[in-house]
Amino acid sequence: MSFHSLARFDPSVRLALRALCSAHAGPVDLDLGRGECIAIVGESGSGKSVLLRMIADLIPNEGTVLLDGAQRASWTAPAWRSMVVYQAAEPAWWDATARAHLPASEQKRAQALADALKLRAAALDTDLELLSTGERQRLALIRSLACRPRVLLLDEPASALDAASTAALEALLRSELERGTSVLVVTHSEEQAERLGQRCLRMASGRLEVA
Ligand SMILES: Nc1ncnc2c1ncn2[C@@H]1O[C@H](COP(=O)(O)OP(=O)(O)OP(=O)(O)O)[C@@H](O)[C@H]1O
Repeated sequence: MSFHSLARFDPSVRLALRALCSAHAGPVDLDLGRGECIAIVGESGSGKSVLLRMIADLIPNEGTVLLDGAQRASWTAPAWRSMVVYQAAEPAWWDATARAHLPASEQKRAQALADALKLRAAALDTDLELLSTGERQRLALIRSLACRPRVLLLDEPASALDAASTAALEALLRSELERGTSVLVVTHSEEQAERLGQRCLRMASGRLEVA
């Protein structure tokens, strides 16, 4: 039986990677379960961000990526990136406020998420250039969740947050995991990796190993 059919017939696997590689990382084989969080740690420059960007298909890559048993190629790139959402370590913005990035259907929920993340009431409507790095980081998570993704690929989502904001963000991620969302989170904090990850893997020279 091939890797492809193994993944297809295991309904607990949300995202399956087989021999995924690019010029700067891989090959990587990985199964991420439904509602599972895998934390990825590793030295700077080891290939953690490259891995997330390969999965999101933002850089040239080879190998197999399956979502709920279906090949990534079955979706258009925009459809793929709304189901498998990549949140960069330094997220890009193209409108003045975070709210302007959100569809009308998600506006009410966004306010509730902002409250859960301990953002001040006006944060969604404030010019992004006037917000702190930590405020923008939490707003980026709200934008990511507005896609209602099946998989979240988070690159250092709490790097600019204080302890209380980090705890709020982790609590929100836990509730997303309970709803069945799957999460791959890159972090430089071994403590955060232990708190969030059901499994913790280490990236070393572009290869994943058990941490
Ligand atoms: N487009 C590119 N051209 C050349 N080198 C690249 C490119 N993209 C990534 N690399 C290299 O691949 C390696 C892995 O980069 P990556 O950003 O994945 O590291 P990282 O583990 O996320 O590091 P950090 O923890 O510092 O964010 C680095 O040496 C980087 O310079």
